[in-house]
Amino acid sequence: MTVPALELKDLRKSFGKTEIIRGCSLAVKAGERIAVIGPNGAGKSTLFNLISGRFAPTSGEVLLNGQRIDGKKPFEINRLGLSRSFQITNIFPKLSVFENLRCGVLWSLGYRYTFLKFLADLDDANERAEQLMHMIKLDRKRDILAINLTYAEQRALEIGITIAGGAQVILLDEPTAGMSKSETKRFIELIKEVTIGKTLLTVEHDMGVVFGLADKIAVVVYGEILAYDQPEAVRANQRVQEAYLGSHVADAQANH
Ligand SMILES: Nc1ncnc2c1ncn2[C@@H]1O[C@H](COP(=O)(O)OP(=O)(O)OP(=O)(O)O)[C@@H](O)[C@H]1O
Repeated sequence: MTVPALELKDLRKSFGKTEIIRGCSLAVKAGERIAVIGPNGAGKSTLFNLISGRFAPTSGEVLLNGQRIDGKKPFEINRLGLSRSFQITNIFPKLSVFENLRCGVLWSLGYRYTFLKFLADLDDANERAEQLMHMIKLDRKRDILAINLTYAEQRALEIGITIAGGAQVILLDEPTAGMSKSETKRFIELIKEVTIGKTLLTVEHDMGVVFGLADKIAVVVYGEILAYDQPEAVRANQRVQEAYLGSHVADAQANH
């Protein structure tokens, strides 16, 4: 049996006396695209914070390619091959597109590198930054300061920075939040392109995005995973419909 790219085992997190994540188990195969959905306050962001190392779980395990990562620091987890972008844009506004990407590449090379090795790697980093710029379709904006990009371009840049280090597992928190419908559509295609062959988890509210992007959907309700299955099966799941999805699906269908 192949080892899952990412696995949660009976994961729990309490804040004070309140248990917010209440025993989540999930196995994501390498290359799968997963959308994590659920009502406000269900625990989706907390789950991402547990996976990416921002919070340590109260109990349970997180495994990346079979290796325990729970309790490790975010940068350690990043260097093991898991990269996360945030709801809030995480770019350097006063640096150009190219410089932002190069920073992402250099940062991912990390402190293990001596200064001399760092200098030797600059050419590689430049080349990688050029590649990334092409992938996120911002070649023509190479020397524009990030602050002067459109919102959608900034989000694309952020995805470029997120994948800069070559992580194989990518977490995106509401990547299309705040975008217009047409921007969203283009952006989903971009996300699909730049994550080919990678394992992707997204937190998402927009059902159009969810059904356009995900191989599988994990439905989080009140800190538990109510369902984890292919989109059509989740759509048809009675418990999910009752607890959450019904009105969203109706909305999404009405909009198509
Ligand atoms: N650091 C914290 N301390 C205390 N409570 C927290 C903390 N972080 C999150 N919570 C609580 O945990 C619950 C789940 O929050 P979380 O942000 O994970 O939900 P969510 O599903 O991501 O919601 P949304 O869709 O609104 O972003 C909420 O009740 C929130 O108030």
